[in-house]
Amino acid sequence: MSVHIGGKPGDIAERVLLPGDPMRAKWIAETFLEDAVCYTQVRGMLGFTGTWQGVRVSVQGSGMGMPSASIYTHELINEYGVKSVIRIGSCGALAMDLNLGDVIAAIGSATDSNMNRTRFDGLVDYAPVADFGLLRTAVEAAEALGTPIRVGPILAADAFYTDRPDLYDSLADYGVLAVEMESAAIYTIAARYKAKALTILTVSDHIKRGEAMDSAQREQGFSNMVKIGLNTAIADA
Ligand SMILES: O=P(O)(O)O[C@H]1O[C@H](CO)[C@@H](O)[C@H]1O
Ligand SMILES: O=c1cc[nH]c(=O)[nH]1
Repeated sequence: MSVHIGGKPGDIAERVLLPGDPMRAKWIAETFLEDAVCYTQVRGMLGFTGTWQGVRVSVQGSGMGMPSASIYTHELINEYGVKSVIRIGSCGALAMDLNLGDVIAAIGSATDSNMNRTRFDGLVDYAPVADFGLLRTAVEAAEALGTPIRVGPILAADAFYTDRPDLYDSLADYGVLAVEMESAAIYTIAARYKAKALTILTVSDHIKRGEAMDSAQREQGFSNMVKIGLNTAIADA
């Protein structure tokens, strides 16, 4: 057991899908994995291990925001030997040509979080990026499934409800596709501890158009993204 995960050594696969929502983790385990077993319920942040096409895969809730995601990413890699983490999350689109339900792969993640400023004493603006091999595999997996996938940069924000929508406009001018709340921390921690990371997102909101999915769709409406994530996770098995 680690402090925040109840699994024993060996309970967690080397390949982990990381949704923010623990109930999405449960839905994925019950819907897609064979022989899924729940290895943790600590703090209600559910984690399951099963198989996808015969390969062991885990799916672990990581919570909302970078402090929470950092804890799970750190413990998965350092205490359970996890080699690759694929975040599968919801996001708010900034790009006008994105629509609800579209799938994005985040090549890099700008952030307003202070965590990396602290890491580098404010002397370097570290650029958290996806693992190129996972990114390429995800694009190929999406193409094979016939699901369009948009690759580009995103924003990992500390706040869901922003007081600075003007910053979102500026970021959109620089090609930032969407905003979510975990990717920069996951990419940074994976890089630090020599694991691979990728973030795949489904557009659940359009920030500029004021469109939004309901909570049930956010929990159980992301099948296309989940299949891309699972196929990417097992591609090198
Ligand atoms: O749907 P998940 O994976 O939780 O991701 C997004 O949704 C939450 C906010 O509603 C934040 O965690 C954000 O990153
Ligand atoms: O962080 C997030 C996630 C989904 N939708 C948003 O608008 N923001």
